[in-house]
Amino acid sequence: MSSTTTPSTVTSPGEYAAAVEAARTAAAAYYADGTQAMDDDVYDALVRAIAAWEDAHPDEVLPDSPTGKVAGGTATGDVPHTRPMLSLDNVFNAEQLTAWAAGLERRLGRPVEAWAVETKLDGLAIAARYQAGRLVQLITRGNGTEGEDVTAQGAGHILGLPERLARPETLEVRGEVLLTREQYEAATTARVHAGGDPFSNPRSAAAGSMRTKNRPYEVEWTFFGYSALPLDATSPSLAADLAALPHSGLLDLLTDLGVQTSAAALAGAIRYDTLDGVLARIEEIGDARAGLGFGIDGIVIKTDPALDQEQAGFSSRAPRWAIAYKLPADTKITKLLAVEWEVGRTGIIAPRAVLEPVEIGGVIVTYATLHNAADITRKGLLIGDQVTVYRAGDVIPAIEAPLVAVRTGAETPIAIPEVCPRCGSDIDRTQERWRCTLGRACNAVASIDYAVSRDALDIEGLGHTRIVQLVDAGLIEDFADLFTLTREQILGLDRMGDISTDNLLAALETAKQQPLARVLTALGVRGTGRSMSRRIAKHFATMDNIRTADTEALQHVDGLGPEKTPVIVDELKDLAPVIDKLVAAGVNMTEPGAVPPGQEPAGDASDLPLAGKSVVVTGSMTGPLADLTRNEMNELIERAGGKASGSVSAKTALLVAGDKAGSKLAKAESLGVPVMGPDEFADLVTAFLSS
Ligand SMILES: NC(=O)c1ccc[n+]([C@@H]2O[C@H](COP(=O)([O-])OP(=O)(O)OC[C@H]3O[C@@H](n4cnc5c(N)ncnc54)[C@H](O)[C@@H]3O)[C@@H](O)[C@H]2O)c1
Ligand SMILES: [Zn+2]
Repeated sequence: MSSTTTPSTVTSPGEYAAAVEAARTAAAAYYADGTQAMDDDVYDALVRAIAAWEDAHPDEVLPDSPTGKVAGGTATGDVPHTRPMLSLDNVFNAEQLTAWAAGLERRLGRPVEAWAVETKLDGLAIAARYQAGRLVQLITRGNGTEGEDVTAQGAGHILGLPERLARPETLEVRGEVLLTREQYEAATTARVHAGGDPFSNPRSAAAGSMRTKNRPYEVEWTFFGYSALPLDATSPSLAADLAALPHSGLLDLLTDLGVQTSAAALAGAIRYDTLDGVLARIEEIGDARAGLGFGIDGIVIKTDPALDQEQAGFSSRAPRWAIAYKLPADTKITKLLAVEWEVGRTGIIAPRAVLEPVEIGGVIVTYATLHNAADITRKGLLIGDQVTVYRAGDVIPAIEAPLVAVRTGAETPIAIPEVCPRCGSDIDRTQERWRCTLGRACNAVASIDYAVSRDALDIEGLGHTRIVQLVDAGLIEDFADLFTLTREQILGLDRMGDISTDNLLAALETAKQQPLARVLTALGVRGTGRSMSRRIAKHFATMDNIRTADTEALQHVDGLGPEKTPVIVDELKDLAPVIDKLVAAGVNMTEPGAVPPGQEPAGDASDLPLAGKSVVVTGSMTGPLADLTRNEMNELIERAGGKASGSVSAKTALLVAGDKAGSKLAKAESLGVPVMGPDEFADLVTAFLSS
């Protein structure tokens, strides 16, 4: 069901009827049985095309048309709602939001005094009725007027929606029920274990499992409330509060009653006095999206005062006092073409999915991670499957699930290797992530490539082909062997003259002086990267201290917890022969300026120009900083006493903004974070420029 099979324009009555039929089928799958088979973007384009045709041909609108209906007119129910449960209208950018806000203020005849900003949670809307503090009924949105009773499936299994309130109140709480990524994994595993098909994504899993009676597997959901209404027996004082409280106050009231609200979905304020504040918060939510642990498909902006809401009222489909600011979809549907097995530089054997190229969040995705063989089995994937692919922020795209409902029968099983696909050795299957029993030696070239790269030992003139030559000639087995190469050995290589040999020997001499952090990076210890290597080196000051540190001692390093430290200790044992060779060759094993744990620092670190400051770099650097990689910029910041960070927050002390700085600059400005250009920053840290 790629976009090529669905028209985005409708030019004839026949195409119109076909589009209505296609949208109805998709919406029915989406809302009714949780087997989504069409991308949201594709569905939205289809509905826009239908609406455009209807605007031009108002007399030809089919009764089945999804336009203007809650749930596209496909969902039903038999429990009448106290008040309709509606949809939300959409905007897609700041201009549209500003225009919408202006329209609302015109309608009200006064400025909106405050806005409430929440995440648009991607689950299903639920009405939860409480009588005297007890949860008595759960109802889906259905067609907006009548919903379905799902009390038996849901009550007692939804985190954040208690069976008993903190006070014996009678009221209806409304909000979104969703599955966090963790809950989704658990639900899918449980369903597959019970003989069912995997759910295609968290949203459809939340809806599908809520509507399934007598499931052979358990599901746990999460609830975030965003509205509350009186019922017949509601006490007069609570009814008065519900009518008069601003939206933000209503959330506080729900929190007091023990209900989790949209305010708990993301740290930060709900209420904003100006539209600029709203826009900055939208940025912030967009940045935080990938780390939330559950899906959001936008941001909901509402007028905060109750009176505004009352006066603005509703259209037949949506409230006029709220709008959804849509974010680009982070999940798309495409085809799984093949699975490749790759051996990484540490010997890890990882499957990688080859996809029919698909655009997600402005990036064309052609590969996705499939963590390990167990992941493939758990998901029940087949080659040729239509699959949902999830990509958020900088996260590596991952396959979520196959769309079992649209299989054609032509799909084929994925071959799982019996031996290491690179060298034919046995596979160590004791861990979830399989490893070649040769370990690093299986792909020595890859680990040496990494060790000499710019952000590790930075050995100039030692490219990939040269490394392959050296390994093939049996001259080196790991990067430590580089430091004991003789002039004759190097000269003996194909296309290696006197000058390049001397240059390489000089580059190797220089590399011996690299700080410990870079030596540690070069070792490629599993569970650490460049910035973690810097932190470890800084904390322990010498390689000896690192090698004698136990898991306990390692946990004193910021960001190292009990899961990672045993791996690091094991890795350092594994790497002992390489480290010994490095030491013997005279490679530096200390971190300049660092003081071992338990010793008093010699100088005063608070004299450093960036002492204690969190600094973020964005855009491209110019002037004296033009040649520095982002990693080298971070090293510079740390040498000058600062803390390098990747994202702007209220805690950021300084943003270094170069050319083409984008959202980070906008955010820093909205938060009042000081901003500096590359030249000014270079002046500030000039004493630390050469490492
Ligand atoms: N892929 C498909 O086949 C398919 C089919 C039908 C619909 N859809 C998708 O569904 C969407 C439209 O459906 P809709 O009407 O269910 O939802 P909507 O996008 O119109 O939004 C309304 C819903 O948002 C939810 N919501 C989440 N957070 C909220 C908050 N903080 N405050 C208030 N409400 C909040 C509520 O459940 C509410 O019912 C479209 O984006 C469309 O792409 C997809
Ligand atoms: Zn191997």
